[in-house]
Amino acid sequence: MFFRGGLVAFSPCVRALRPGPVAAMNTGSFVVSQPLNYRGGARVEPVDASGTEKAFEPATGRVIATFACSGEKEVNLAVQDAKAAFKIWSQKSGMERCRVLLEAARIIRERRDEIATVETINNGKSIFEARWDVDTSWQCLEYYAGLAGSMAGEHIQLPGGSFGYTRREPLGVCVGIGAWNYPFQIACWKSAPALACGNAMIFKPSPFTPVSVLLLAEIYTEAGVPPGLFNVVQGGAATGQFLCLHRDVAKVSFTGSVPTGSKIMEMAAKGIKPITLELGGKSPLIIFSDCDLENAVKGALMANFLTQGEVCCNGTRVFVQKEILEKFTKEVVKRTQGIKIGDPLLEGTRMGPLINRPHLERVLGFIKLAKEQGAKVLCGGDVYVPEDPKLKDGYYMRPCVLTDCRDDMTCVREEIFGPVMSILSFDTEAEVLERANNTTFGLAAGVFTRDIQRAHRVVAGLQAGMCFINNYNVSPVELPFGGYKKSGFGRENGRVTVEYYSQLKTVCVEMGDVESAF
Ligand SMILES: NC(=O)c1ccc[n+]([C@@H]2O[C@H](COP(=O)([O-])OP(=O)(O)OC[C@H]3O[C@@H](n4cnc5c(N)ncnc54)[C@H](O)[C@@H]3O)[C@@H](O)[C@H]2O)c1
Ligand SMILES: CCCCC=O
Repeated sequence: MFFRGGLVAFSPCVRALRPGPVAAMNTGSFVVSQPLNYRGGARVEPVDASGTEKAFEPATGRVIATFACSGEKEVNLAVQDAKAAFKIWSQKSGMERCRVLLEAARIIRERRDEIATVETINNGKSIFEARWDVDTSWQCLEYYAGLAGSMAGEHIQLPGGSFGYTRREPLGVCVGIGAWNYPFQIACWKSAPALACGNAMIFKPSPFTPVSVLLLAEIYTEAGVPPGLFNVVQGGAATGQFLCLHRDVAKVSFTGSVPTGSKIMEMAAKGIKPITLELGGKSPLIIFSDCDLENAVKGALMANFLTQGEVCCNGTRVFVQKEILEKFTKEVVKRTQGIKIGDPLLEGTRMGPLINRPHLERVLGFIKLAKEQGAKVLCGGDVYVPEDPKLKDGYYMRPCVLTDCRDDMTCVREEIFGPVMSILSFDTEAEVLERANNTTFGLAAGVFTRDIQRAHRVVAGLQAGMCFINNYNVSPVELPFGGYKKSGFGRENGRVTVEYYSQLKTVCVEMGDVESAF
């Protein structure tokens, strides 16, 4: 059920936003007055602070929350609580953990519209998309719930009746640090495998989007995790550093930019901590002339304009084979111009505002530079002011298609993280493969062709962790997601992620006498 334009009308939402006045969940009136930290199974104000932050509603430019950034003492308390919860949770059987995660997934499904609405208000993405994010979130919990019961070691027969076995054990207190583009989904993609493996987690969302992860924390508690198993601390870089450098934190899983990822790696090196880095990208999408054009055009829009283009794996370098360049470009421009921009809570909206004013200006700056470097703007690329007066201070722009692009242009080399598609033309498969790989990033890549041999050959040659054939930006939780090169390492989702949240203990058992050298 989706609602807008009024007071919260269904019980799960009222429960989530208590105590305090019932919050209006429409554009222009939502405010958060409850504490945004979560520790020991309840919302708390941090005991110390390293400054304050404001969170905005991008659709209107309003402040929806002012909160303290957690200081070192608060981080210590969160770690302490997580350690206590870990002692209980790590002793549970996989099936016991499975049941709790399944219950949490059920509650997320039940509260889908409420969570999606909060996400839309704080992030700006359309409600249509936010619901997809909630779906991949509960699916992730269900997936790892399913794996929890079957995590096991091996038994290895040794000479003379002796044997060895391995135990798959959790790591301890894990830290998750998130970006602002998929706040709820990122928290689920990190916490679900962490908890399924028997760990505790402290999550720090981006200070731009602090709100929706609190719903997840409350849901885990309601589902039955021990108090302290999933804690939330709010803040920016300073709070993140306290977490990464804490001696009792066993692992850090980070989603964000390459420069921050590099800092996380340095901090983790000090404590010899394993990390997962989900970083940025500048991914290629290759459209061969034998493709199904209709699908290729749809794929190019999916690869560029979800969440206002603020998606790490976007295929922003669109290489189109010369024979179909004109036809493809014409159709892409027509459809891009048809994207409905506006109030992200309206059902018909497909593009909302960007995350904040500085980011909007940064994206517009990339387009200005692209023009100066010789690119041609075929559509969009300018500020959009919706007719509704309450949206006049929002951070909207028209989605942009650039042509006449060259590989050396800034718009083709750097991650813009906004709704800007750069179209490039190519002649041959060998040429496009070399150009597609000519980047320091390696998060994702896509190929559209009807030639099945070519599709697999090209994908095998692409230096990217997540490759799509004849589609783009679908994210089934059963498939591992993560990058090559500067886009990071480690994976989220899929069976392999169990390896990133657990460790193997080998036990060697002697059944005879000790054969001593002394
Ligand atoms: N690969 C992926 O799965 C994925 C997913 C989403 C976003 N991203 C990338 O994230 C970037 C956009 O997100 P962003 O602007 O929030 O990134 P960011 O690197 O600025 O911030 C990410 C997180 O790191 C925290 N942080 C900042 N400095 C820190 C420090 N010194 N120590 C510890 N924590 C610190 C921030 O507060 C935030 O929570 C883009 O590059 C995008 O491609 C990647
Ligand atoms: C498709 C979801 C990946 C998130 C990256 O920004």
